[in-house]
Amino acid sequence: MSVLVLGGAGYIGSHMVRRLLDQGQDVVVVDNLVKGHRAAVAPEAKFYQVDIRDKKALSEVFEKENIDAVVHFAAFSIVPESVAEPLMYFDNNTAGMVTLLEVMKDFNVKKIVFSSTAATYGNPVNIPIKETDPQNPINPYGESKLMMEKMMAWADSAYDIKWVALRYFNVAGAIDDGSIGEDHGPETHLVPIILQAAAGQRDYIEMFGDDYNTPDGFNVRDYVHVVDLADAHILALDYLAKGNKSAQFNLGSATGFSVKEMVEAAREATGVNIEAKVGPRRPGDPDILVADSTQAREVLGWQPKFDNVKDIIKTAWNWKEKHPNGYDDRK
Ligand SMILES: NC(=O)c1ccc[n+]([C@@H]2O[C@H](COP(=O)([O-])OP(=O)(O)OC[C@H]3O[C@@H](n4cnc5c(N)ncnc54)[C@H](O)[C@@H]3O)[C@@H](O)[C@H]2O)c1
Ligand SMILES: O=c1ccn([C@@H]2O[C@H](COP(=O)(O)OP(=O)(O)O[C@H]3O[C@H](CO)[C@@H](O)[C@H](O)[C@H]3O)[C@@H](O)[C@H]2O)c(=O)[nH]1
Repeated sequence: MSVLVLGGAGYIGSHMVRRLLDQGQDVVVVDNLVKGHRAAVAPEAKFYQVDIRDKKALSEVFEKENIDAVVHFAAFSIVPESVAEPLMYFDNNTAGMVTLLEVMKDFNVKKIVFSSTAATYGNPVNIPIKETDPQNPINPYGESKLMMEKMMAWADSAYDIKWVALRYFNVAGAIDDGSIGEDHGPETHLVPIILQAAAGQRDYIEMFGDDYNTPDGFNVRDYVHVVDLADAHILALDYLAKGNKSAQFNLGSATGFSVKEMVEAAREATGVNIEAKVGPRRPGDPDILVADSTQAREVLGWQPKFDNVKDIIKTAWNWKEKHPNGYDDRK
């Protein structure tokens, strides 16, 4: 039996593929390579270049492979892009989930672990955020993911498809050998952008807004290491394999860092005096997102190994130093 990783050529998915292979699992990857990189997929995994909205092509993968469970990373995930192009997000993310659940139903595959997000909470009512807190997204990306969570819940009622939604906070870092890492095109994520400045590929990092309702005025986020995150997916698959009920878990560290603090941590991690300037706010950004991950720790037994952002940034810097131009260096 194989685990099917949708979006396995992307940043987080490629780390998940490596962790599954480490565990001795058979792995099948589906990715349309619109954002991902073929070179990010470990050669031991089977690869299909397929769009999950293509029902015929996706069904062929399920026909050929003996799929036991699905891990679903395949989505668009850039907050400001979703504000500008909401329908693109509802098409790729939300409509993509309709096709996927239909095919799972057709092939009697009953387990799915899903990449959800802190963006489903919108501007949170409590910090740290608990899974039971209200979900009122303030951007189309978060809305598309909340709709996907709800679709899985109804598919559970009707077809007994069991799911775990993992609501990630901000994912960063890279595998310790630096062989794969974060390379989004275009890059919009804070840590790789700060490291582009550290590597001399941009003159400075622009910090978006210094007038947020936070202690230093800069946006606060909760950063979680990508390998710790992948480990939570392994635990979620075990949880479903044991016949447990569908559930959702926050994945973060319970500690928030402002954009300014992240720049300072990156200066320490890299030894480079990275230049930073204050710019205007970016649309769709909540003030603070920090997770209460008690449920993931208690129910799944999740024990993240990284507990400070400097160490997380060091692993991202290791990847950056080895691959200054990301996967372009691997073609
Ligand atoms: N990076 C973060 O901080 C973060 C935080 C919360 C949630 N997430 C979620 O985690 C998942 C992975 O994020 P990432 O940073 O690795 O993104 P990514 O863009 O690197 O990976 C997504 C992968 O999915 C593929 N894909 C997208 N649409 C597809 C489709 N219709 N059919 C087939 N393949 C498709 C892309 O080509 C890409 O390889 C996303 O669902 C995202 O919403 C990410
Ligand atoms: O050049 C930059 C880039 C980002 N930021 C700020 O850095 C923080 C983090 O931004 P970014 O790395 O783009 O992540 P988010 O927009 O917080 O979104 C990430 O984290 C969310 C969960 O919190 C996920 O849902 C998304 O998929 C993922 O992209 C935000 O406050 C941004 O305003 C800057 O100040 N300058």
